[in-house]
Amino acid sequence: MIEIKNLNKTFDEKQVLQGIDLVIEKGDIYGLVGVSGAGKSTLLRCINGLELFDSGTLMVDNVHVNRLTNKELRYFRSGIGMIFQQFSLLERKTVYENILFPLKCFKSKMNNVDQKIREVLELVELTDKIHMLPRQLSGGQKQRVAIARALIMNPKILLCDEATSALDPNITQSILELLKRINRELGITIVVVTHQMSVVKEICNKMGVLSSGKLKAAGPVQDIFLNTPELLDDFMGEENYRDGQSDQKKTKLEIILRSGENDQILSKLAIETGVQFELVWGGLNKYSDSIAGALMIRVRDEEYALVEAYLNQHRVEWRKV
Ligand SMILES: Nc1ncnc2c1ncn2[C@@H]1O[C@H](COP(=O)(O)OP(=O)(O)OP(=O)(O)O)[C@@H](O)[C@H]1O
Repeated sequence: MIEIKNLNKTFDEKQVLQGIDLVIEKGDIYGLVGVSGAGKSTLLRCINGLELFDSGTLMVDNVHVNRLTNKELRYFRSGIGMIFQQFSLLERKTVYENILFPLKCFKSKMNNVDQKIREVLELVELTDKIHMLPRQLSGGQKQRVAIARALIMNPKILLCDEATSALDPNITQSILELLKRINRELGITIVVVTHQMSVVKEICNKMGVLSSGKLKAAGPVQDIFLNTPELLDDFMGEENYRDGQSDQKKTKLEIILRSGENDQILSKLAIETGVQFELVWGGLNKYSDSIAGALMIRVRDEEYALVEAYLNQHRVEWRKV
């Protein structure tokens, strides 16, 4: 659905996106993560043609976005919704008028506008706020209005730029539930720019990690968390287990756990090998449709071979860190 090949973009001679190759399939909820300045928002804006790029290709449903004329671009954009951290609502307009706004902007000839507005408001569960002004709404409610405003154009893609970053955790949760429902029930492909790993784990099936304008990794969320956790260190906060202290006499091993497998591996390892290891870090995470995680242990170098043999013999997925 969205196919990006070798995309490059500069601002004032500064390269902000470099050789980006990325495929987002129809129905994906795709997370784009990276530290501030990594280029996430710029890439998102390239997808709906808000930002031009210097070279490479970006196709949405086989349409080359960079080759569209202004008029074509306008029509193209009407099929891609976008929501932002700061909601970007018209403060002097009611909820109803805010949702009507894109229809006016794009001069859309829609029948039954009134009914359609009520339908999207029902979907975002704000029917009772229809005549209120944004200042009479909470942050979460404002974001729901912004989502309804995006949905009124029947988009095939919804771009979310830090859409939950300004919200409390429980409000975030309800917005994420809503995005999942929109994806599931309306079949809308969603691209989520965020620095919150919890958001990615909660709703995304795939993700891409951007760093200094380059795509460092891309693929299923679970694979990125399990196979290249070092790329996520900058965002992991208290989950960050890489303490940087090198311990010459001990080796760290990461044991990968996938849904239901190797539940008791640590206790068995301890009992059956007699090795005394330190548990450095452990975490199980719920991804959109499964549970997986990792355990980090530190073993003395002289016992490393024993642990290695035990894990291999029991076909446990592990790696030396
Ligand atoms: N309009 C612009 N003119 C010049 N430089 C820009 C412009 N927009 C973005 N940049 C620069 O491009 C780089 C990438 O910015 P971008 O906003 O895409 O990053 P980001 O990963 O989304 O960061 P954040 O999470 O802070 O929003 C930054 O160095 C930024 O300063």
